Amino acid sequence: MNIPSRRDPTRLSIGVLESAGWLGLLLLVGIGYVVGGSVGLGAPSDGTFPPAISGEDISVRAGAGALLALLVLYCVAWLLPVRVWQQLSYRLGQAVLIAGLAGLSALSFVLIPVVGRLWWVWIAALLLGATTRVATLAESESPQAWHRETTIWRALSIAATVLTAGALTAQFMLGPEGGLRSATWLGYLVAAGMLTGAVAAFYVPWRVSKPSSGASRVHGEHRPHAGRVSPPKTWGAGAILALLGATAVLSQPVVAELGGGQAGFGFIVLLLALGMGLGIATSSRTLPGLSRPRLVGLALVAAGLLTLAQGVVQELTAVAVLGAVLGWLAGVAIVAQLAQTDQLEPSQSSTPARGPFSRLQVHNWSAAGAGVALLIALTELSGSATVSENVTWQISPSSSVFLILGVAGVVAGIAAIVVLDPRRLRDMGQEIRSAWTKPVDSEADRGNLADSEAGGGNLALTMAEHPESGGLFIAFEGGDGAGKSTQLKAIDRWLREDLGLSVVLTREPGGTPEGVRLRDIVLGADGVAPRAEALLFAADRGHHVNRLIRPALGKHSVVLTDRYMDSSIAYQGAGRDFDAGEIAQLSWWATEGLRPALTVLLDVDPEVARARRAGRGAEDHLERKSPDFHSRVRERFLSLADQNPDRYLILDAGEPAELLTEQIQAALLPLISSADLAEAGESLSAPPSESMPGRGGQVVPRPAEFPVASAPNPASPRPGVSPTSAPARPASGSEPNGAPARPAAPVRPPAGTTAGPETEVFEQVRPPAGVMAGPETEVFEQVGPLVEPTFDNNETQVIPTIPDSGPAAVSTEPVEILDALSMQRARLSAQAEAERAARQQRRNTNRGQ
Ligand SMILES: Nc1ncnc2c1ncn2[C@@H]1O[C@H](COP(=O)(O)OP(=O)(O)O)[C@@H](O)[C@H]1O
Ligand SMILES: Cc1cn([C@H]2C[C@H](O)[C@@H](COP(=O)(O)OP(=O)(O)O)O2)c(=O)[nH]c1=O
Repeated sequence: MNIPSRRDPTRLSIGVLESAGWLGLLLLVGIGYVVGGSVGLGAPSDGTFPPAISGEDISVRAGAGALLALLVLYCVAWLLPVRVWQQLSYRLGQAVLIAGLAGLSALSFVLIPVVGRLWWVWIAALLLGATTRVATLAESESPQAWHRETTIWRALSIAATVLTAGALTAQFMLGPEGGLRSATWLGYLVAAGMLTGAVAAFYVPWRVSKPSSGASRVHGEHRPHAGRVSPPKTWGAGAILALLGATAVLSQPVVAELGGGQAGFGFIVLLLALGMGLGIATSSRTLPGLSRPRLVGLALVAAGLLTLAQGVVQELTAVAVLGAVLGWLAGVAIVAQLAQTDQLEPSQSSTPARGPFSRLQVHNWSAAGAGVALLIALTELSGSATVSENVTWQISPSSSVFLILGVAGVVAGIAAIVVLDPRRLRDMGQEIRSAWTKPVDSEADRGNLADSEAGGGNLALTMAEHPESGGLFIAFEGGDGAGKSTQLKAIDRWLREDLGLSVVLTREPGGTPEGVRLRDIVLGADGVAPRAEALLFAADRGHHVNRLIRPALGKHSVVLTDRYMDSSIAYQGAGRDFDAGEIAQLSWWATEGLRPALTVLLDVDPEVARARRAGRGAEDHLERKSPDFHSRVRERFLSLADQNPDRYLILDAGEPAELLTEQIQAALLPLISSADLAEAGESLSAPPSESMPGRGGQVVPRPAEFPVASAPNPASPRPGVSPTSAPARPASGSEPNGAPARPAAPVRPPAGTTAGPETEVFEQVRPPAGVMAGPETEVFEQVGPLVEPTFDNNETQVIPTIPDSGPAAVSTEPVEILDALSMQRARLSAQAEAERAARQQRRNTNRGQ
């Protein structure tokens, strides 16, 4: 998904910080090994940075020891609990913390040649680790969530390119040892990058998460695995990354032995990163017929064999090329790991959770591999083997480490094939034979619902693409009480009133009159048998898509739905009765493969959702299920989103509602501008459709604000996008559609929380008495679908009867965040304005023709 901030200068600056972080780490590894291996902790002969060190003088043991210490210090910050960093960010402010650490880190790099001691290199490693950790956390918490796990390779390859080019130039001009001298200049470059990041920190609209007592709220970092839900099995892909980390760190003794200098080291790391990027890009096309757990297992065996080969081939370019293939396998495995869902497990399994393969895990696994490699290197194991009468194979210390790790990799790979795939070795031969062809489309085309992916394949593949001719289809997903209706209502209003688009707002189950009847059956007091329940949800969806969604998309409307097929996979799958693949196939068949362009996932702690639901009256039988069930549902939603990040917007629904609305608006704008959408008036003039009945709705005059070709009215109220409106303040006064003003809501802490310093930050506003319990709510809850988007000949539109639950939350956040928020708001407003103007111009051009 293209989010507007892609070209944002602040994003670029954060990219610079991240690349500088990697370059800094590479430099420290080079300096640490060479200085540690030649002069140790003591002072070099001339008291400054070693001017020239030849490979022969380096002790592998001393170099490996120095590197190990460096690695441990770098990892300290990565191993500290997230809560520690959240507390610090919260107390000091995210921007101050990042800028402070980046500034100190810059200083430490500038001083390396001045101090000229190994211990200073270690201090620089400690500071660098802390800076990159905090920056990564902040990025993953930022509303834009710019960086996903898989983008590490980009920053790493930029850093490795700079290192290779810098060291190569220096080596060319100053001889083989010049590479290390260039480190001084590259160190200044790192410092400059860090300082850029320090300044940018104050302009990035990220938020400080309130530290919570339970699991972290950081998306993509630590997913909460509440209750008895066990952590995901990611060790297969992790072991490949460990081999990759080992290769990177062993490049130091290799280049010392083979005389490649720091340019050689940079070259190995560069090929490794490029290979990884290629692997990430090609993963879904790699052996598409093979289930993803099997692919990970096979990739690990191959990675083990490559590592063995690195131990045998003692030649720099060959080691680098083998490293590139290893990088490719790691990229393939990371994405394959991300693609796995609960369907990995047999449905009766007691360990249903599959989590993301997070950035933290990528770091920790590769650091662990590097650490183990260095530990083995400390033994300085070497020897020789007689190959033939005339040929003796000299096994260097680094070769022996490669050989040991290679054997371990192959053994672990075989174990992974057996253990990670629920089918063990069943049908293995047959699957490998058909691994090159993608089975999904043909299976689905034949209507085979159960088998094509049942063995643990990629769900994302299951959903074949069926591009629609027009319109824009957006789904909102999340647990009961996550805030879907609240956001749907706000986004619907924004699309209609601010952008003048034709919008159809609907829900599942019960988006059509027939669907309402199905809803009554399926959500009735006792529910129905699990298989019947799954079929009824699918039946409702099939009818909904055929009779309402596709016709609306055909008229180029924006269709917003409250729940779609992810709900079936999450809820019916979470009951452990069915395999997620089966449920997905069922919905796929019912909808003929119609997928939303974007699914907004409102992720919230089930306890928070339960508290929000408390005032809503009787719960249906699904809502009444155990906390464990709701935790599983949440995990399923998240793992579906992680499989296909381009099609999801994951939001922390614990945030204030207004902020969430802005984040959704930011994500929708680029989709809107690239879609062929109808104006409200165009759709209104379409003939009434039998399939879009108007039951349960409320007929109101078309809002005066969206005449077909009117210019934007700067004076008109623009909730949520006004640059001048106070952030997170409930809109008071008259509503844009002329509805009466809502009384100001009393501010109270949410039920069940104690009013402490933390609760003051995100206080919740209860809707005024009567709003939720009004007649509209009753219509919504008991009778009608959320919306029946019918149009009558008098240009009136039936609008949904969503209860207006009022503003959800106000925040009294630190000024710094408010500034960032109003900047974000101003940007959104300008983008919405530009979008409107562009539409207007297109219309004028069309009329002129
Ligand atoms: N971001 C939010 N923060 C706090 N409360 C919220 C938020 N969004 C919605 N709410 C409140 O939570 C309750 C449930 O929201 P609703 O939109 O009906 O959830 P859903 O449609 O997902 O079941 C409502 O009372 C609503 O006002
Ligand atoms: C669409 C869908 C919903 N459900 C469940 C989720 C909800 O508990 C219930 C729909 O209730 P609803 O009141 O529409 O949801 P919410 O409480 O979020 O406003 O049906 C499924 O189990 N499977 C599905 O496919």
